[in-house]
Amino acid sequence: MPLFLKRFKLGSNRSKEQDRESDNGNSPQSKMATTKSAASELRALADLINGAVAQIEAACASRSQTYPLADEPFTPQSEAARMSPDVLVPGNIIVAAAAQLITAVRIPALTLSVTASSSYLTSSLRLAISTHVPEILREAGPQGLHAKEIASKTTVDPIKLARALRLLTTHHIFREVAPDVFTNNRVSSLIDTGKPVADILAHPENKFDGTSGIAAVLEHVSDEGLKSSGWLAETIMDEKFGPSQEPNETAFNKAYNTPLPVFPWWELPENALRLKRFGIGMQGTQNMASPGAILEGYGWKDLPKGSVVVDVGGGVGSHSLVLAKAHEHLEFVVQDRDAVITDAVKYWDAQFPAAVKGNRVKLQAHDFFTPQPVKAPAVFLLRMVLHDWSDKYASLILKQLRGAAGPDTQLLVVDNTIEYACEDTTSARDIPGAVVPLPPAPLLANKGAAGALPYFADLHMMSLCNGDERTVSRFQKLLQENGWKLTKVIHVTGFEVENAKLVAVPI
Ligand SMILES: C[S@@+](CC[C@H](N)C(=O)[O-])C[C@H]1O[C@@H](n2cnc3c(N)ncnc32)[C@H](O)[C@@H]1O
Repeated sequence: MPLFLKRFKLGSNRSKEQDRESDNGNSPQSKMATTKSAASELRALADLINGAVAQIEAACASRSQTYPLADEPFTPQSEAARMSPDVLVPGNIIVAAAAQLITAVRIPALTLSVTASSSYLTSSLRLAISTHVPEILREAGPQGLHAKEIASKTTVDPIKLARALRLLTTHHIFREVAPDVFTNNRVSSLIDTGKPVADILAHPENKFDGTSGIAAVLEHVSDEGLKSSGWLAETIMDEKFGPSQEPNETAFNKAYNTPLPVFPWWELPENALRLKRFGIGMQGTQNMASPGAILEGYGWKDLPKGSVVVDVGGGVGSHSLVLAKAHEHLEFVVQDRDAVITDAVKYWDAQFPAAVKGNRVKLQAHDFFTPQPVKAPAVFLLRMVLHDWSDKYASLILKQLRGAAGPDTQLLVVDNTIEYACEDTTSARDIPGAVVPLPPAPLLANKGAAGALPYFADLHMMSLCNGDERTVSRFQKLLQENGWKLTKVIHVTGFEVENAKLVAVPI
């Protein structure tokens, strides 16, 4: 196996030193780094890309699989070839190296101009989702549809819509197959809810019901996220809001001119559709990761029969649903705010009513800043909860859980973990799984563009709720300060939208 794949090997517990030592300076990558004048950065990046393409070809050929084509609509079956680690990992190398190569060759002024303008990509995506373009194009078929006809369904201006679609098309989202005639490609088809356009137009409020949630989460990010991000600089430079840890002193509060934190704001009657969209969107985060990600890496099957898993801030319980279906020996309590639990009741009624009727799954309104009512369960699950909160509030949540934990309770935090963009010698190196193998030189230590999503999420959390994506060291410190000892970090696959699992036990 070439060194660049060894270094990026999934699940490897090798330290950075081990990687560097076994290299002994003899690998092509080391030579590349030490003889920079002889082999340029451009050549090094191009070589990484070529090597990774060869790996993907070999992996697909070994299984007689066809790599998914960019112009074909997305289906889980046709995506299968990309989903195995021996294809995902070299794919990540290509993404990181290609992005770095583009920046290396592009005129810097252009890199900066494109960066400054990229919010228009976000707003164009929002427009396409909210005017149901992917669904309209699906029904039009592969020959595509003229912008006039696309726009007529939602009575928006066709020329303006076409201009937004062309920006997306220029970034490989949708295709323009003839002047002003657009069709879906693989990427755009993923935001198709699959529903008949007539149904969506008749009941737009139900558009995301029963869907994968991917369009819902993307519409949330390109709506509340985009507007909040527009106020980020003013917020950080604000004397009061800048250093604040409060959930109602954020860019979101400036953008929407509200004193409410985002979660109660969503519960205002006028925001009912936003609340519903966010709830379904959280299922979308699950569907954007590898299938069944919550099942992987943690020993669910080893928990004794009747063990109780408390899904704290569990939303409607979409992850407990996956777990409950896969592990019949476990029981679940899904806790969230009142309004969310009302939606959770409908969700379970549609998805798995027997589990609730049989009392294997309980849906419980509970504020996680107040004493935890379930004592000494096997597991407290906190998925994508701590990242919504600053350290001050994350500590309060962790203290409540610690107060209710028994000696054998495990805390499972499922969240993004972020890395520095340079080599990190300060991280929690003693914790199994904490050290992530370095990618090959000259890629950034944190995988650059291939691992960018958590860094976007970090700014999204900061903008909306003063939340925070954390490094493993910061998690370790936060847990330690609140009565929990971090024992293990589980990174499951090479899938870049995957969260890490952090296992902690009471101190
Ligand atoms: C980012 S979502 C994560 C949902 C779920 N764990 C998942 O991964 O899909 C955060 C959840 O925390 C809930 N939440 C916010 N404040 C809460 C509170 N004070 N008590 C309980 N849940 C709360 C929200 O309603 C939301 O469902």
